[in-house]
Amino acid sequence: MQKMLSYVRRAVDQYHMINEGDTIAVGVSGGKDSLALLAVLANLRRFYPNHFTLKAITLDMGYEEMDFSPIARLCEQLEVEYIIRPTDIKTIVFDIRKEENPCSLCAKMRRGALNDTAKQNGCNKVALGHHYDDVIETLMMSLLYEGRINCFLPQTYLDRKDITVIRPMIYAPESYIKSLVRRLELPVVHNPCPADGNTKREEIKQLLRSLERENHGVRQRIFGAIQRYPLRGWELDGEK
Ligand SMILES: Nc1ncnc2c1ncn2[C@@H]1O[C@H](COP(=O)(O)OP(=O)(O)OP(=O)(O)O)[C@@H](O)[C@H]1O
Repeated sequence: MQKMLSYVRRAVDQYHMINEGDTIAVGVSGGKDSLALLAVLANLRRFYPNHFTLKAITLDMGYEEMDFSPIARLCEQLEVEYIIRPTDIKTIVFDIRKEENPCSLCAKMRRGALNDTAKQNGCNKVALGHHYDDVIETLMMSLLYEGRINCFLPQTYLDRKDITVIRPMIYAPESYIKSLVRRLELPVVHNPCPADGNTKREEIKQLLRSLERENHGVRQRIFGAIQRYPLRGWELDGEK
């Protein structure tokens, strides 16, 4: 956990993600990344100089087989309020709209519902579980498949909703998150979504794996380029 705390502390400090008095909603899908995020932020809350309150929010997508009670127990242990918000997202995406490309509509609906639920519960920030490898893969997907140089930001203020989205795990590699989740025995809930596993992202993962084998440090250089260029919103202090 110490190493995870240092990854998160670095991101939070460099991008000023947490201010005194913030109430932060952690979006907890039941997957490994957001469970790790919940555990690390609950830990950080104990000693971070800026005091903040945490709440955990799960959007229930409508899959009956998903049981969130182990997450409720974890939240009790961590002393974090837990909110489960029922939604019709699965029905809308698969049964009503019968989307051919369901992932983008689903992601859009989740983002909206998560921000609204956070706001309704008195939160001014939403924390998402995107990590170091997500940053690199997202940039590469945008470059290779859309012809753009683009990636989500460490911190985004949504003025229409008056809420700030933060991504405290941008320095935490996925492999490290996986091992932490195993060590802490965090209760991952299997996601039965039929579209689970984005094929384009998988393609990029494979490409990066093979590049990394021949050219050690490829991932690090791609991530570094985002900050050195810098991509708008990724500037470090002193570069703004
Ligand atoms: N059903 C949900 N309820 C609440 N938050 C969610 C939900 N789905 C996604 N999120 C939030 O959005 C982030 C990005 O979503 P994405 O579907 O890309 O998840 P992921 O990369 O598979 O991560 P995880 O392992 O946390 O599921 C998640 O890490 C989580 O913080």
